Amino acid sequence: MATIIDGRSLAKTINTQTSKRVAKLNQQGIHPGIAVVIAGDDSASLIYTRNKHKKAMKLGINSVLKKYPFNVSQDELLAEIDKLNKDDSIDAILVQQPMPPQIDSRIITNAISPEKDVDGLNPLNLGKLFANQNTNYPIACTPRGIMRMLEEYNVKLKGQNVVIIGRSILVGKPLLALLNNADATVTMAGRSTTNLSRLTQTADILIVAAGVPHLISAKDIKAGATVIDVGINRLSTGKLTGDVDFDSAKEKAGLITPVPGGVGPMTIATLMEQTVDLAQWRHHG
Ligand SMILES: Nc1nc(=O)c2c([nH]1)NC[C@@H]1CN(c3ccc(C(=O)N[C@@H](CCC(=O)O)C(=O)O)cc3)C=[N+]21
Repeated sequence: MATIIDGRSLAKTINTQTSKRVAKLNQQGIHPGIAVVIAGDDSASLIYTRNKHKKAMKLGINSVLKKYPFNVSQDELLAEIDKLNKDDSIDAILVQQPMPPQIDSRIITNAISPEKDVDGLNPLNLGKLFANQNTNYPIACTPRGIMRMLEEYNVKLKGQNVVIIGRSILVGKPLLALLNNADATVTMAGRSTTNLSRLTQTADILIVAAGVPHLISAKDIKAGATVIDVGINRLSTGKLTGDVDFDSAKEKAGLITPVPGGVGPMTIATLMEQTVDLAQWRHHG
């Protein structure tokens, strides 16, 4: 029976620190602000947007939502980003993924000022991450939150076999860099990986960000492994479930994250923390 990683409790600890930092900055006349741009109504994005807005308000962070219809043009989004880049009350800009098909997400992320790029997706920030630079720059919130969980639960990384399922720029790629920088042996798997189960059974740490409900169950896991479930799938019953069959996997894993209550709350907490980081860096360097 695995130890269950309590993402809610760890997120609460981080949020408490964040609200104290906000109060301190307020005394210096600095009021951290985040803008979320969303086009269309992807369900995971809507859950995220709602939770994020509630949390920001609770921590004293100004939060503005810029909602656009699914058929918004790329130029309209670029104009919005330009405005937010120049807006002194905004420290952090996040454009919800996935973007509609008429939008080239690479052009959008290139347009976000690197100093306000709270998702860490601008090539300048991603490049710093891959170069393992030790300066201040934003890192994708879900990967940063996962690293924090691994650290908190004393999961050894050096020399360990890590398998990441999912190659997205928001999760898989930044995680690859973070874990590689931590001297882990990282394998990136995806949709086209042959014999996925054989590979996942070699993982000391298995990170699943595939967007496929219950892709992974006990038979795919090495006994005692750490299993991190990044999936967030809304079933037709309304229930939220991950990419891992938690009930079977928890019997075989050593450490495991639940959905909900695992990676999700950590993503939000890290987003808030990093919004305050950006405000601090922008005003104090
Ligand atoms: N640019 C961008 N950055 C993102 O980080 C990003 C994104 N786009 N698009 C959508 C996905 C999805 N995502 C979630 C984060 C937290 C919860 C979350 O709070 N989950 C709670 C449960 C929520 C509930 O039950 O309503 C939990 O797992 O416990 C959900 C989803 C961030 N994403």
